[in-house]
Amino acid sequence: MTNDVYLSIGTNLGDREHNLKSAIQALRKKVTIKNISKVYETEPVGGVKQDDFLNIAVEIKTTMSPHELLEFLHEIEKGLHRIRKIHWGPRTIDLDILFFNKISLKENNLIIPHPEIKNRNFVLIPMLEITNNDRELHDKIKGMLKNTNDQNSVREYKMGAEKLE
Ligand SMILES: Nc1ncnc2c1ncn2[C@@H]1O[C@H](COP(=O)(O)OP(=O)(O)OP(=O)(O)O)[C@@H](O)[C@H]1O
Ligand SMILES: Nc1nc2c(c(=O)[nH]1)N=C(CO)CN2
Repeated sequence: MTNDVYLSIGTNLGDREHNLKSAIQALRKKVTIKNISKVYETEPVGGVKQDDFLNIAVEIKTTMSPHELLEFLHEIEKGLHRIRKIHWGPRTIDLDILFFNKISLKENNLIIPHPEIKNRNFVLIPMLEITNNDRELHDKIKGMLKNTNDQNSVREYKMGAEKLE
């Protein structure tokens, strides 16, 4: 069975453009990329003083289970030398599972949908862009964006030489 999954990717350490590009390349080895949002430069959410992030949302298709996918995402993070870490602190790369089909899951190491979606403009704005094919999800994101308390800025970012596609 092919699963329809949405991911959030963020980076605020080192060469951020290169980190995003490397994460996409690594994903392509095992999953099919259906859609990538624009790149956004975003103020850090969560109270830790740190540099601005680059964020994107990505739609993928995969036959992996949620746990297999989580393991794969952790491998990608390790490959990009992510150092752990201050909670909600700076990172070379962070890959989160936002939605996995329509499932709900609450386990110690995996919660789906990701519980912070509604508190994060840096997730909601790129998600609005790539959910046009799923009216129900698109409307849900629209509602969350309307009601979110997040006041942090999310602005379109022009990539230099490093294009994502
Ligand atoms: N939906 C999810 N996607 C990715 N990781 C998740 C998810 N739900 C729970 N986790 C768990 O969260 C753990 C810590 O993740 P991480 O270090 O990236 O947290 P964080 O990025 O600081 O916070 P956040 O998850 O709020 O963005 C992961 O090892 C993973 O087991
Ligand atoms: N703007 C922004 N803020 C964050 C981000 C992120 O990707 N972008 N990730 C965090 C931890 O997951 C904490 N805060």
